[in-house]
Amino acid sequence: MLDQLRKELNDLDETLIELLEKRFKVTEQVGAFKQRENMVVLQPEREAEIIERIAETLAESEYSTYIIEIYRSIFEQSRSQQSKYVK
Ligand SMILES: C=C(O[C@@H]1C=C(C(=O)O)C=C[C@H]1O)C(=O)O
Repeated sequence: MLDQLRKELNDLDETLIELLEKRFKVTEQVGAFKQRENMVVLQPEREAEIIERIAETLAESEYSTYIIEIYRSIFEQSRSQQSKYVK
């Protein structure tokens, strides 16, 4: 039982990792764009817009608080990644 559930989690983690890698590839390009255009990394309105969309999508979900927290952490990491390009 536990083995089966953990196998399921391992498979899901593989999918999540693939998607996160794709997302970081895109945020890296956003960082390069910001450098060219002299833009700052942090865009609070954009982050608020994403959180709002997620909250709407997950309105009925008991997991929305967890997922929103995960997104806040993703934003933090993608800002840190973009700081390599933009000062
Ligand atoms: C990716 C961007 O840079 C930052 C990171 C964001 C993200 O990870 O989605 C959103 C807004 C910015 O604070 C962006 O400006 O779109």
